Amino acid sequence: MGNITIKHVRAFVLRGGGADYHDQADGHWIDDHISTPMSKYPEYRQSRRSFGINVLGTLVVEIEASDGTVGFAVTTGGEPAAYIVEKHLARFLEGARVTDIEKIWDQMYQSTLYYGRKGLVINTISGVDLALWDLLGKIRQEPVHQLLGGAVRDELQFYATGARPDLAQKMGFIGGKMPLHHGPAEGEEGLRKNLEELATMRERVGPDFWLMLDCWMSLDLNYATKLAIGAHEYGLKWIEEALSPDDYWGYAALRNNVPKGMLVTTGEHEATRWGFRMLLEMGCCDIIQPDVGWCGGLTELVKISALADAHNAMVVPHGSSVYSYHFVATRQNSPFAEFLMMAPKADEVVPMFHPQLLGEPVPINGRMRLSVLDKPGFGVDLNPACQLHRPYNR
Ligand SMILES: C[C@H](O)[C@H](O)[C@@H](O)[C@@H](O)C(=O)O
Ligand SMILES: [Mg+2]
Repeated sequence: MGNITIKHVRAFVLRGGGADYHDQADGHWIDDHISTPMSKYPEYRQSRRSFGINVLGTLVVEIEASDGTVGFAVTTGGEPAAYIVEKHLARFLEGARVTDIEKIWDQMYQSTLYYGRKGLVINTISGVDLALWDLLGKIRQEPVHQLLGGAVRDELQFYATGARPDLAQKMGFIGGKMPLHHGPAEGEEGLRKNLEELATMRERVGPDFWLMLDCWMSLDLNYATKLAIGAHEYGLKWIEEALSPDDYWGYAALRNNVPKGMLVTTGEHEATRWGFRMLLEMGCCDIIQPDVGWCGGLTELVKISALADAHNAMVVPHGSSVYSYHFVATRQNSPFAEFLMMAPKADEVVPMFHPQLLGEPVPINGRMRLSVLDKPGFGVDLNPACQLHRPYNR
């Protein structure tokens, strides 16, 4: 085991959903007049694809070991991420031992510090890191949750993100998170529409089902405060990612402004232990939501989670398919997980990274037995029907 080394690293790109799950066709709920920081420009208000939310595509990282085992992972990153893997990061992997995960992470992070730290570069490092964990699990014939120290629960429970929390309730999910459709540029009328949508959904689901609003970085502090106060009568459980990821000060103020009992959450566009330290030490949120494919990978998420635990904060990773399921299963401060409803009308459960991962598990009745994850690595294979393209073949 100790002398198995990494022989090849390959970076491919894919289009059409999958890890870049915002890359969907017209008519999908996930691209239907959702409030974003670009909504102030009317020409970019209807569709997030219009301003480029799907411009990157999926990065597929494949790592082949000296014993022939291949590990892989997918994340958001596409061609620029493939360039970084092949032209920069591969040198720290090829020839290293498959167990050198911590050292490789540090070399990838430190060597890209002059142009990385957050965003695409950390997405790329995350993809490489997840592929390393998949490879190690496949060599050791162990699921990643066992490599992490083992599960603390026999079953995962999920809330659903999508346009139809009423249908999610019927499917057995523990809650429903809706996208916010109107931002500050649409004024008081837009705020009223947001609250009417919430009121309608509360009417449909009854008083106890969790309802949350995802604001995707699109609000200002005053609007977010008014929305939270207005939403309180409809039992909003949390207001998510209301402000820019860089506005730590705004989040700290929002957390003081929201009605008692309402949670403030954020973090899916934050990166590394240092970014989450800012969120935690400045008292920005009650729940952090790192995306394991964007925050630095599993090696970094373990560090972030320990920091959050010391702050009594929950860690509910942003929906990232099997990559977050194996993690959530092993953490006491991750009591539930997110499932993104990727069916265009949010009316049925389909694999989150469809069509890229063969064997990708989905919640059944809003839950997932741990046994479903008891396969080596992350327990999925790349769909051979997906047309891989390797733009920077070496
Ligand atoms: C539903 C939201 O607008 C995003 O599309 C979603 O990806 C993310 O914010 C989430 O929390 O799932
Ligand atoms: Mg979100």
